[in-house]
Amino acid sequence: MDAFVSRKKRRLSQPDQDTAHHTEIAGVSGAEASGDESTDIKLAILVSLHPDIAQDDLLDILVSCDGSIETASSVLSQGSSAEIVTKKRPAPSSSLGVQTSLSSHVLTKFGDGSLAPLKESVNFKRPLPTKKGKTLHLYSPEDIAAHTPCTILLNFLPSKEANELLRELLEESQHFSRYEFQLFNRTVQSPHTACVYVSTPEEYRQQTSEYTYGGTYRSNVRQATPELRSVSRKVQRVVNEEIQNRIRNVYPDGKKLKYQSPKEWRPNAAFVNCYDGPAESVGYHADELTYLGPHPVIGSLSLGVEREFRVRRIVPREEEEEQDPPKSNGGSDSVVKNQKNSNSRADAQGQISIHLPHNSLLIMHAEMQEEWKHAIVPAQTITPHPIAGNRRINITYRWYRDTLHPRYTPRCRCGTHAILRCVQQKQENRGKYMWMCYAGFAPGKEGCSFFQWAEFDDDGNPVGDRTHDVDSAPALSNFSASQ
Ligand SMILES: O=C(O)CCC(=O)C(=O)O
Ligand SMILES: [Fe+2]
Repeated sequence: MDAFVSRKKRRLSQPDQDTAHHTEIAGVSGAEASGDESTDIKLAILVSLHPDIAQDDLLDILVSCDGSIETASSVLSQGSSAEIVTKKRPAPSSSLGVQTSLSSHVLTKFGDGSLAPLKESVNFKRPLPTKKGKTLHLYSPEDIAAHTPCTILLNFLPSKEANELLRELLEESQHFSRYEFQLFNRTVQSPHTACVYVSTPEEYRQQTSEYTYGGTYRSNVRQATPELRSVSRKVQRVVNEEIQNRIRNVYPDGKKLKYQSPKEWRPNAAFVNCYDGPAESVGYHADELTYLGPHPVIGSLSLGVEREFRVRRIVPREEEEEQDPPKSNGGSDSVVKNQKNSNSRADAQGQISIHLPHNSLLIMHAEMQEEWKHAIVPAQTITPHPIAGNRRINITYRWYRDTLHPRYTPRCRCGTHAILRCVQQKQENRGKYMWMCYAGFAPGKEGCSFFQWAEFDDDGNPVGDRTHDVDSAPALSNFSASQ
């Protein structure tokens, strides 16, 4: 879990408008706002209601709340309640598109190798079949693989094993806590609870005193439980198969992406999230790259209540302007123009909704974190799960890279660890990586204006790798290896 509702606290000498801290915020359902106002007007209303929050951030919240001002506003004030009903699949609101099969003719190969891929059908970076301001619901694994940077495997574990893992983590969830971040002089809490799991007591020490998250050390770290470890072995095998399928069938020339690691994916940390009831959520964000490095792959297992995972591609400024030239009145007033551009960018290609049922494994592929944002949106309704009740448990298995151990990553002037981000919006720098200070967003800390471009070799290892100069640091151990 990483970043979230965000606000731009400061504009430093940052090369990208999208580099501000993203922080989770409580998401709740409410009555849908009238769909009549344009997003511009809705955004203007939100800006007037929440003048101290940056427009891009307000827009992210508005988009994740399906354009409902009421929901977005209650998310921002962290109040309100949502309904729980027993209903098979919530009918999307009239403004949403539902597509049960976009590509019944597309065959995509999955972990079990049962389907033959059609390379031409899964076209990397082709225009999305979504519309500006709309949400397209995709249900079939083939459509999800073809139109998003993800693949999904349904009924991933034998059902007994999935249920045992769910029970184990529900029990664990009593120890979960909310992540805290600083919003000016207010400390705000994440809208769901979470905990990080590692293999050994030494790793517990490292996770609480060396690795940082959002500019601060973690306080909520636990040792991986037996089910979590044994399932990680299966996740590792299938994720590696899917990475190879993706490379063969989707990426240009059948080659891994530049900066993507060519090595076997070996998870050594798991973030476990608990969403208790329909109001709990996580806002649009991209996961922090600091220890995962460029183009990371993440295996995400869902258990309990089915919830909606939304993704939207980040549209760089110039690309959006080409697709949708500004109207003639957009040029004179820079505030209006910026608002319009930022607004168009966030929903220029609409959102895609992927429904994550109990026991599904979603793989976020290497192109995801740099080019897309994702969210678990507040639900209008949920169907209680026989074991979990109203709760959803999510495990994201991650591979912290040895070469990005905190003892090798830059420190900023204020003494904390800089974080790694990728420029997403500004066309001329898009895809470049940078180290920057994040401490200003951690409660009780002052940040600085530290900024440094980050350089990597083709395999995603820092250039001028300092690992050889330092005593061999104990890296985090792979879950499977430590069993
Ligand atoms: O709950 C999920 O499926 C997503 C969680 C997430 O985005 C994260 O942990 O970074
Ligand atoms: Fe995430």
